[in-house]
This record gives sequence, structure tokens and C-alpha cells, in this order.
Amino acid sequence: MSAPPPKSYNLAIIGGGIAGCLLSIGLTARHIPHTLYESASQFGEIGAGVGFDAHKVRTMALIAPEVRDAFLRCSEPPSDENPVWFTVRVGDMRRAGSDGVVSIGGELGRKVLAGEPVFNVPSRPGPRGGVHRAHLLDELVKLIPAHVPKFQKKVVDVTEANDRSGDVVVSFADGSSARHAAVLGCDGIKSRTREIVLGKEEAKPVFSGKYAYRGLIPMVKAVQLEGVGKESKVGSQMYMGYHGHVLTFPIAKSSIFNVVAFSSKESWTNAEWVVANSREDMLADFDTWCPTVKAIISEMQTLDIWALFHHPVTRTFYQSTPKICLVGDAAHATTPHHGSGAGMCVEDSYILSELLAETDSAGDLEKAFRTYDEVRRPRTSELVRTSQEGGMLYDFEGPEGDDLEAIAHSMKERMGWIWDYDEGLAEDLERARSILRQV
Ligand SMILES: Cc1cc2nc3c(=O)[nH]c(=O)nc-3n(C[C@H](O)[C@H](O)[C@H](O)COP(=O)(O)OP(=O)(O)OC[C@H]3O[C@@H](n4cnc5c(N)ncnc54)[C@H](O)[C@@H]3O)c2cc1C
Repeated sequence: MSAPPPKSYNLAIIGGGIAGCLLSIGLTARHIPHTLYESASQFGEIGAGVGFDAHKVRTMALIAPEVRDAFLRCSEPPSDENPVWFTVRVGDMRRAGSDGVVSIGGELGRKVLAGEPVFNVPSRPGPRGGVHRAHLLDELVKLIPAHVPKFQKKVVDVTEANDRSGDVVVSFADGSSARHAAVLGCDGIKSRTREIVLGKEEAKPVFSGKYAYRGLIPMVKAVQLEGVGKESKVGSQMYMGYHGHVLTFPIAKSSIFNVVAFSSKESWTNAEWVVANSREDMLADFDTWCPTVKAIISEMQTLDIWALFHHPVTRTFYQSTPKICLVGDAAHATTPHHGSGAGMCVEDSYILSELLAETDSAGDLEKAFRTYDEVRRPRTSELVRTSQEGGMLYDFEGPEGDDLEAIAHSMKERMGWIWDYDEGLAEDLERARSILRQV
């Protein structure tokens, strides 16, 4: 197939995380000229896991088939016989008798042995699951042409060019600047581009009431921990409790046991979001929990606390002067409780790439951004809302309390809304295209 006519514009992507890389691949596949500016000296992700559901993996292929292939190279082929997202247990023993039976809400709760499976949240068939973030990013980066990324380019400002061209001038911390038709802000939860669009106050992320410990344990070691080994083949586990929950899932083709352990806190006053902590304090957060959870926590090598912030209310994802469009966490930073913040980067990148593919002149970019905002903001804002509620649900802080049937029902409903979206996304794109084509 011959290449489409060249675009009369050149875009700037700010930020080379999952959103910036996916968008760059999407634009490259559609012959849309752009440069990616990243503040760090190279692409990089933290040493932790990230999970994608089957719908997001299918959407990766719509950005470009190579994105899905990249994911598959990092992930374990799923068993579709009994697809399970998480096997859910009660890990907190505060309400347990000496026999280990937890006295907890709902009919299900009467039979619960601490640490033993209570219910499964079924996932959907198809490739999906956890990968090591750095491994995935390494694979994605290979799909970005060498001339596209520019490193050590920290964006400090975006202004309109003063020659009535409608171009934007991107200014960097090193004193240099670059001119583009528009900016695609993929600069994450602490986004500078969001500040420019919304103003400093409105752009501020908000503490969600939760913090997390994150750890990677070699699988050979994890399977020796009490209660873990026999379930190594089962996959992902969630241990619920009062004001906390613990997730474990295999990554790096099951060679690493990824742990995220959550706790609650009313407020966060520290200017830093990742702070050092003592082993005693970390263990104390889970000292009422079952032996399996305690064994997992005691094996964690990183003690840092990650305060979890999000950006719950967003008036707009774009502005016209200077032209900026927000993508990924820059647009809709979410808590991780539905494991879908990066998944929304996938959906955003697909929709925006497709809309830009249909936009031939710089004068039409604003319309493309307005259309993207119209179809993407409702869904992603809802994710931010339901994800925060999800964290409270797993920690027995929601209206369901510790009623396990009500929690199971709510979890399945919330996850279905995120996962069963192949048709929804196709409809969103169709609707967006018809808006874009209106004169
Ligand atoms: C504990 C935890 C677990 C999670 N688990 C999951 C999961 O299982 N599944 C899932 O889908 N999501 C998950 N998420 C959410 C997911 O990690 C994020 O939604 C996703 O990584 C956001 O990607 P991003 O590219 O938008 O932002 P980022 O990854 O933050 O990337 C932003 C990039 O922009 C660069 N940058 C920043 N400022 C500037 C600047 N001024 N100039 C130039 N460059 C700049 C940064 O260096 C960085 O490279 C989790 C989040 C947390 C906290």
C-alpha cells in the first residue's frame, strides 16, 4: 500500500513513558511527523510489574501489530481454560479465631479461612497479564525510529509563536527551544503540560488516601514462602483486609513474583511521593495479617513507601492557544486499583493516532484534539473515579463494608466495564470520526 500524502505539520510528544512511546509508534505507523522529547538521558521504567487485560492487548495491535508482538515477547502465554484475573482471599486476621476462620460480613464470610481462596474474578480470554515494565519499554523503544527521540530535554514551557503561524514554541530547561505545530503532553502525573493547560492549582494531583510498597521477589524464592508455592501456577492473588490489601502476580514470564502491598493514610504532607521507610514500620503495617502475607512482606527488599496520587476532576484534555493535547497520566492520572492506567494510555494512543491520521493540515489539529477530548475524557475520568472506589472496596472501606458477596459482585461489574470494551472503543472511534468529518 502506498504511503498517504505527507502531513503539513510536525508534532512534539513530551515524555517517553508508556503513553509517549505508544503514541510515537502510532504516529510513526501513520506517517505523522513528530519528535519525542524526554527529560531523562534515556528511556527508562522502574523495576516493577504492570498488567494489561486482553482488550488492551488487542488494542495494542490496533496501534500497530508490532506493539502487541512486543507485549507477547515479555509475557507468559495465558491459559484460557480458566481465565482468572485475581484469586481473592481475606489476608487480614484481625477477625480470625484461633482456628484461622475469619468472622466477616456476608454469607460467604462465614466460611472464610484466612489466606484461603474466597472467590475468583474471572478475566477475559486472550493474551494478557503481567510484564516487567522495563522489559516492555525496551521492546517498545525498538519500534521508535532513531531520529524521533531527543533526550535530556526537560520541557519548562510551551508558548504560541509570535508570528501568527499558530505554531507552538517548546522551551527546555537547557535554554534551547523547538518549534512545532502542536504539543502532545505525555509527561505523566506531575505533568508540566497539564499545568499549562489547566493552570498550576487545577493541575495539582491529589493524594488518594493510599500508599503502597512495591517489591520483586525471584520466583524460585517466592515459591518457597509459606502458602505461595502451591499456588505459583494459579497466577495472581489478592489478599483483602481492613484498610489495606496485597496483590501478587507473576511477571517476566513467571520468573519474578511482583508484589504491591497497599495501606491507608488520611493525608500526605511530605513533598516527596516516594520516601524511605524502615523494615519495622513496613512489617508493622501487616502484623495482623495471615502467615502467607507476612512471609511475602518480610521478603521485600525495597522498603520505600509510594504515596498514591491521582487527578480526579479534569475540565479538559486540550487547549487551542498554544495547541496542547494531554495523553495518558498527564490527562487522567489514576490510582492503580483497577490496574488500568497504562491500559488507558493504550486506548488514548490508538484513538488519537487514528484521528491525527485523518487530519491533514495544522489548522485542523484543534478539531482533532477537541474530538479526542470528547470521546476519551468521559471514560478515563470514570476510570479515575471507580479506581479510587476500588481501592476502598478491597480495603473494606466502601458501602459494601466487608460483605464478601457484595465485594465480589462490585469487583466483577467494575472490571467488566473496563475489559468488555472492544465494541465500545470501535464505536468511540466511529463517533469521533463522524465528529471530525463534520464541517
Ligand atoms: C503501584 C502502581 C501500579 C500500577 N499498575 C498498573 C497496572 O498493572 N496496569 C496498568 O494499566 N497501569 C498500572 N499503573 C498505572 C501506570 O503505571 C501509569 O498509568 C502509566 O505508567 C502512565 O504512563 P505515562 O507514560 O502516562 O506516564 P509516565 O510513565 O509517568 O511517563 C512520563 C514520562 O515523561 C517524562 N517527563 C516528565 N516531565 C517531563 C518534562 N517536563 N519534559 C520532558 N519529559 C518529561 C518522564 O521522565 C517520563 O518518562 C500502576 C501505577 C502504580 C503507581
